[in-house]
Amino acid sequence: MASPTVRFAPSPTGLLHVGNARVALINWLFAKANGGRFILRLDDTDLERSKPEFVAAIEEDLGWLGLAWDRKEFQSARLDRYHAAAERLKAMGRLYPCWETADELDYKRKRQMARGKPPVYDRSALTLSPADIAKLEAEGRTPHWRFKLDHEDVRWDDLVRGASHYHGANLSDPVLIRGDASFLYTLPSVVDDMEFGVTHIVRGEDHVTNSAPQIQLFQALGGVAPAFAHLPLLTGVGGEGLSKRLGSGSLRELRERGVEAMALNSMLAKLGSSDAIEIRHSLADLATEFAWSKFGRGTPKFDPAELERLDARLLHSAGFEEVRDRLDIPDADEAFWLAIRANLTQLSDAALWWAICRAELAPVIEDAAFTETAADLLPPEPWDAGTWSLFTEAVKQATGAKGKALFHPLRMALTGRENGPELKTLLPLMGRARAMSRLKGQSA
Ligand SMILES: Nc1ncnc2c1ncn2[C@@H]1O[C@H](COP(=O)(O)OP(=O)(O)OP(=O)(O)O)[C@@H](O)[C@H]1O
Repeated sequence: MASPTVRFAPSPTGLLHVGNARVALINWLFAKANGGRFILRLDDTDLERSKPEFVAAIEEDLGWLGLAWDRKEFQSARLDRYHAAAERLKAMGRLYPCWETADELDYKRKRQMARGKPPVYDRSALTLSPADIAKLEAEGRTPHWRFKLDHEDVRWDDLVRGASHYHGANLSDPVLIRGDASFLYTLPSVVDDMEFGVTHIVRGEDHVTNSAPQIQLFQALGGVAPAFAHLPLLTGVGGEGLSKRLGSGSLRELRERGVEAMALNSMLAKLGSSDAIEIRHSLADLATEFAWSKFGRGTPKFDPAELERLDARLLHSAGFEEVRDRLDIPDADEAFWLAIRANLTQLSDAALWWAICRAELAPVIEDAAFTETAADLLPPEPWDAGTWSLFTEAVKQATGAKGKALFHPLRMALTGRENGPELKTLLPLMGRARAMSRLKGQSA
């Protein structure tokens, strides 16, 4: 395949949620699996609801997921392009003014439905005489503008939904420009896709009904429509919808909770596909497994409990290099990481185990005589994974303690905690001097 160009096009009107992230990720994986380019396009033509802080949040969230973009564009900076395209359409007779109010349109729709007819716009604006128009203008009305669809079958082979088609006659001519002269989504999106050389439009199926009008717009403007892939929308476990405006399942919240980005990526890349959801440690691994044929039309559900399980699995199998830069423990080494990773629920918990292995800790002494005796039995260094069993065997011989009576007071004195990584791995990390002090009841 020639290398594709795709775009992820959120409106900066709220925080990205996991559904948005799935679309962004699938665009990215498809592009990278085929040597292509990923464009971030901010659909910020709604000046009232678009906010710079949401632009920053979108960039931060995509950065967190590792979805680097090759190009970034703001629609608000391209209004002249959309106006130029609108003028061309007007000149061709494909964009026409309409004066109906929202109430009038609503009334028309209800009447059509009452008569068992589909609520398709009747194009009555096209029958207005110049005198009618002058009268409407004199009333102070400003027109909205509709794209005149060709009444023919529009077909495309959707990469997810398969052969798809809409007949132009069954659709209302879409409004491209509102009465206040602002652009709706449809035209700017087509103008940008043409100018940026987008080859594949990969988006949620909430946009599927935009496709037929957009295909006709590409053609009217002298372009060729890209390929389409419409992914089913992700819902919550109970089937509830997600919305940027509601802030549901926001990426920011997951990030702040300490979720690992690759756990989320591993889940979102495979949800709703025929592949099992398993941990992958890099986006490159996910990209090699990417294929459109794996995606189905069923509604994928986002289960936070599943993400939690994946997150733990990811941490427990992560290599040191994968986490080193994010551990925030400058002296941490591989031995430390391998010793503690199985005990983490979040990466930030590593700091606690670092303190236990290498920083000062107040021991918890349950039986001072017992632990003091044990201190004197610590073998000489160098220590390795065999030291713990040599040591505990010696304590057992000297005191007669075994089982919980042997291990519990030693663990409490050495780590100050009931549970944790195996002491055979922790003990060499602590070192003899620290272990000795703690067994003797001194902070060390
Ligand atoms: N629940 C969802 N699952 C999968 N994709 C989604 C979901 N919601 C939106 N998308 C997709 O995310 C991309 C960005 O869309 P957009 O910015 O319109 O987000 P949105 O969540 O629909 O926003 P809003 O809640 O503001 O309408 C689009 O491709 C859209 O189809």
